Amino acid sequence: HTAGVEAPTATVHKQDALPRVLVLATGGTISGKINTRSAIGYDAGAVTGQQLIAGVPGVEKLAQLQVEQISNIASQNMNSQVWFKLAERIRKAFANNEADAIVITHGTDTMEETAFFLDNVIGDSRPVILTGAMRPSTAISADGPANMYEAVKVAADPQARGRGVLVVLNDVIQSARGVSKMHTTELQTFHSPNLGPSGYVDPASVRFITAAQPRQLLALPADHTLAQVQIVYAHADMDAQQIDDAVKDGARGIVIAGMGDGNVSDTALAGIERARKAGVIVVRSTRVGSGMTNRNVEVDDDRYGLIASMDLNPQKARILLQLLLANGKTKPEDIQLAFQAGL
Ligand SMILES: NC(=O)CC[C@H](N)C(=O)O
Repeated sequence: HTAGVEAPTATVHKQDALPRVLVLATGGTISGKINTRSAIGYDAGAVTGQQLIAGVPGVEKLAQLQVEQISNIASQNMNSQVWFKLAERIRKAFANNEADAIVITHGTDTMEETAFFLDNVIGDSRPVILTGAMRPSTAISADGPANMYEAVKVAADPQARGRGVLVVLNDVIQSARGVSKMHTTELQTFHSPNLGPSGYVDPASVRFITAAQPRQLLALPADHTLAQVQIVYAHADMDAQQIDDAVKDGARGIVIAGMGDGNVSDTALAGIERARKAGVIVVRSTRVGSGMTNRNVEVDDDRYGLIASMDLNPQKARILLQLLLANGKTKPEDIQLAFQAGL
């Protein structure tokens, strides 16, 4: 030891210098258990968030973790009540400076919907990352631990700030607006067909390849309810039955999962015209899975007062319309502008 020279690394790796990551567990395959690779008949949501963290060696070197169980459900049962619970918990954690970032574990089926909902209502620049798994925790080559590790790594990285809600799985970072589950079983199920990936996690780095996208911040409805918005899936031989039924049911909005560039049959278009006359907001999206749904191409949106979903798939268009209605937006022109605000 040389007098007067301090070891330069002495304070660098102090435990309390690590970012504080709050893990909110909701369930899904990442919490699932079964003994076979096929994962047939497994129970999504059998493992708690706390057990999940225990199975990720080295994660404690990335961040100081605190785990809370918000729900323990397969994400086909995800619903707006859990969304409100998540949103309120995240807002409180940031407002009280309890955490520097949030990681949410979630089933993959509706991960894009939860991510997109939160992206529209959380205005903080601190990272919010969703992750999950395609194989249950007890399967051979379970992907959950690696995904959890990478999610925490991105959450703890200052580059992730100001980018809204992100989804991290299988080495890829994707935006809440762009990401969609596109394969029933593959590990690389998540893609962003219209916006592309935001970045990658590799053993050496967290690497963003895009600039942060613009975002709009919408208010959470105080009564924690969202308007009824139904999705109608278009197909050859399409009639107007489901559209008329949605109007009769009291839907305030209908999202069409249209053919091609958001098209419907002439019969269904007549149903859409009736829906508009009844004051129902109609958004045209597409069942195709990729590509923009553009205004006034084969359907005269101006004439009928329709909204084109642009890059948003039907399930995300539904959430955005629900949030816009909750924020008092009812004019098609205003709703159209809000659909384009995140592009
Ligand atoms: N891979 C998964 O997470 C699918 C399991 C379940 N359907 C869910 O979404 O929670």
